[in-house]
Amino acid sequence: MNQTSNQKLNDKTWARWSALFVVAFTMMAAYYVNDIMAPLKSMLEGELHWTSGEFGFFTGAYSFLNVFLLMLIWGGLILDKFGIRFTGMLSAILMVGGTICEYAAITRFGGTEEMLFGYKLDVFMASAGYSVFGVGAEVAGITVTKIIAKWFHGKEMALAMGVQVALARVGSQVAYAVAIPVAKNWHLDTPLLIGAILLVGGLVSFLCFTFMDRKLDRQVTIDTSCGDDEKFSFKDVVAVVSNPGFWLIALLCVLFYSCVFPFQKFATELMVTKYNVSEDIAGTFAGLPALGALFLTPVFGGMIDRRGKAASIMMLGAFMLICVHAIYAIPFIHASWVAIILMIILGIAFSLVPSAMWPSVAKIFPVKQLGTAYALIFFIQNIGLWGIPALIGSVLENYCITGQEVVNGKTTNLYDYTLPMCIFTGIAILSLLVAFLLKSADKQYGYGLEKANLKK
Ligand SMILES: N[C@@H](Cc1c[nH]cn1)C(=O)NCC(=O)O
Repeated sequence: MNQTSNQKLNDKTWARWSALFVVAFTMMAAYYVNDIMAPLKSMLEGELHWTSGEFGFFTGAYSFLNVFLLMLIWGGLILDKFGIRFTGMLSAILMVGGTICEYAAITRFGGTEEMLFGYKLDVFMASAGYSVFGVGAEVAGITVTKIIAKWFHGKEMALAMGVQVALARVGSQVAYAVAIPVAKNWHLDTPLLIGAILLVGGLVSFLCFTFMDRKLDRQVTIDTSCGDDEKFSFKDVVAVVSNPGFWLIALLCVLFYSCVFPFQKFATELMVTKYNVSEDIAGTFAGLPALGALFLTPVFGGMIDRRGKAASIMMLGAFMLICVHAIYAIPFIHASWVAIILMIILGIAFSLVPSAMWPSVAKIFPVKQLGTAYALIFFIQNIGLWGIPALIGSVLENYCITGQEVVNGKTTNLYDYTLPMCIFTGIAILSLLVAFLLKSADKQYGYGLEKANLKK
């Protein structure tokens, strides 16, 4: 009897996993909205007359406020000061608000010739909305990590984090798979409208979580990672940035993710124009890495836990990326099966590197600096997520147009993707170099990256 009354809400398996699924739903909706416009690039070009440069500007806008107004850093501070419930609700509201602004831009002003600050009004407004969404999505990402740390403290924490990431990948894969068929059957804006509705659902589900979390807090003050040790402090910032491991992990993170997320945003068009994949399934191919990562990340995570070799695995993942992008760059290979196999290999690399990288951060930094380290790494990662899509879009627009085609009365450009794929290959080569330096630093500073996490 006594034992039952002492039991906290998160001691009950059903309760903590329910809490996880509730917040994971919010993140799944966020990943869906993050990726939903990417497969529609050609339709945006045909119907709203967006150029590749404008599409790249819009795609990079996700990270604009995070980078230039340091929103990820402020988000970390707000999280520490006001807690997970307030910050989670705030980020969900930002995601909904940003998405509504993006939706209004393409429905109300889509295709307009009106200009604002030197950009077409619809492009500017959609980018502004996506930028606000990006702040919400990134801050929600850190908040959910902290929620899992609190609710799964001393329990199945790694598994819970893996399940949350896997569910987020479902959101991405669904977005890539459904965007074009839905847009063709209904309207160009319908996939985004579905995203806005999903996000409202995500907001409601996060609200439900706040009730559960309040109940947990009333039961006991749990000594979790939300304690003083985890609070953002400028002393910790100095300690983190003085660690050579930080710069190598942050560089590897920005280079690696710059070859994956921004590449995926352009991959649907690459599949159609270079490999003659039907438009209806091209998005599904582009989303394959997310689908692969859904299953493989927990598998590789378990392997690394048992056998270690995280630094070598990051090198292997970076090497696989080079091969994938280099083969995509070869101008005379047009077989669709090659494109699919490369996407599957990319999916394996996309599972290998994150499952080795994120636990490595926890080995390089003491627990009290982890929150700061993750926030700063995400901040640097966002510089790539902002700059690379803008660069690729501008390169496509200025150097890669090979002709035009008219489909259903809409004119779209044809592109040669050789140069963009060479750029991605170059970034992947740099990521291998950094992974090699990280392995050397591991030997020099004894981070223990090659050691197993589980003690035998
Ligand atoms: N900071 C996020 C960036 C992101 C991009 N798309 C969705 N989120 C991140 O790195 N997440 C880790 C991941 O592997 O999804």
